[in-house]
Amino acid sequence: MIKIAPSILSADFAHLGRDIQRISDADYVHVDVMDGLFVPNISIGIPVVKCIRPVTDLPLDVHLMIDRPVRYVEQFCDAGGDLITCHVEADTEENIHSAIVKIHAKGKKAGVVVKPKTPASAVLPFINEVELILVMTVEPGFGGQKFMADMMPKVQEIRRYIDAMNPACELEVDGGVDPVTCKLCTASGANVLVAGSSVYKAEDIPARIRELRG
Ligand SMILES: O=C(CO)[C@@H](O)[C@H](O)COP(=O)(O)O
Ligand SMILES: [Fe+2]
Repeated sequence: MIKIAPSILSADFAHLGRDIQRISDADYVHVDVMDGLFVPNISIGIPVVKCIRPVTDLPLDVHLMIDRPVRYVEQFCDAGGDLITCHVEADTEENIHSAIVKIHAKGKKAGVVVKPKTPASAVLPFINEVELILVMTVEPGFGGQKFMADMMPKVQEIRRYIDAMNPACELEVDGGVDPVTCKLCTASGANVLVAGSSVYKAEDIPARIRELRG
């Protein structure tokens, strides 16, 4: 079963509640948090997560593109995040472990994310502890970028690790996912697809979500 996580980075922030209700057929709401340091862009943070929490029953999938996320994971959990993902590049291995422990202590799900240039093996220190691994299929920082098909061998490699070591773990891809590229992702073993512009630019959003689910 393929899950769809529309990214609200492509929503109209002046009408965020309305735009979240438009994706009620999805499986997760993907929330891109950017600090202007880990990535060259600034988006939304803790107060916005708190405000959108009552607007939807869908789980909030909070993608932290921030430096040293261990400093903030508890606040994102308290604000209403259900699944909090941290980039392995954003801190030491020890601190990423601490972030995962803190997220679990709040009763929430934890995940790790890898940027395009980071090898698949970088998830191995965390694979037994997380509920989700996210593979970036664009350089993080902006919506609407071109899908990097050359990330598919990495998705396949991580799928093999997951099947061998933690079969319940979800495998998510993020960046440039549309009705064509989604097929490459699912064929490579991804089961959660983040899609920002391809969902929010669609004339019929529920139909687009069904199309991506395949
Ligand atoms: O994390 C990010 C970008 O850094 C993503 O979640 C994008 O927001 C996805 O947008 P599209 O590439 O689907 O337009
Ligand atoms: Fe994202």
